[in-house]
Amino acid sequence: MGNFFRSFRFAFEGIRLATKERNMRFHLVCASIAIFAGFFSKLSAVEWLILIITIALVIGLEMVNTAIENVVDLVSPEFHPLAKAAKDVAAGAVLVFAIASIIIGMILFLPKWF
Ligand SMILES: Nc1ncnc2c1ncn2[C@@H]1O[C@H](COP(=O)(O)OP(=O)(O)OP(=O)(O)O)[C@@H](O)[C@H]1O
Repeated sequence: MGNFFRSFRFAFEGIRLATKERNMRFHLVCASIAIFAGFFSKLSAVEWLILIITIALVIGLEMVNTAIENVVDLVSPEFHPLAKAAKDVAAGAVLVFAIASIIIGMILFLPKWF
C-alpha cells in the first residue's frame, strides 16, 4: 500500500513539473477559459463529458510530449536526425489534437452563442 501512495506522490510531482512548461501553461489557460465558457453556456452532461475528455487528452498528450523531449535531451544532447524526428513527431501529435480540440470547442459552443 505504501508503494501505491508513493507512486501517486511521484505522479503528482510529474504534474507539478509539467505545469512549469510554457506550452502546458498555455493549455491550462485555454482549458480554464473553456471550463468558464462551459458554465456560462449551460452545457449538457454529455457536452461536459466531451469537454473534460478533450481537455484531459490535450493536457495528457502535452505531458507525454514533454516526457519524450526530456528523454531525447538525455540520450541525445548532440544533434541527431532521429532525435529531431522523435521531438517533432511528438510535437506534431500534440498539434493534431490541439487542432481537433479547437474544432470540438467550436462544435460545442458556437450553436449556444449564435
Ligand atoms: N538533439 C537534437 N537533435 C536534433 N534536433 C533536435 C535536437 N533537440 C532538438 N531538436 C530540434 O530542434 C528544434 C527545437 O527543439 P527544442 O526542443 O530545442 O525546442 P522546442 O521543441 O521548441 O522546445 P521548448 O518547448 O522547450 O522550447 C525542434 O525541431 C527539435 O526537433
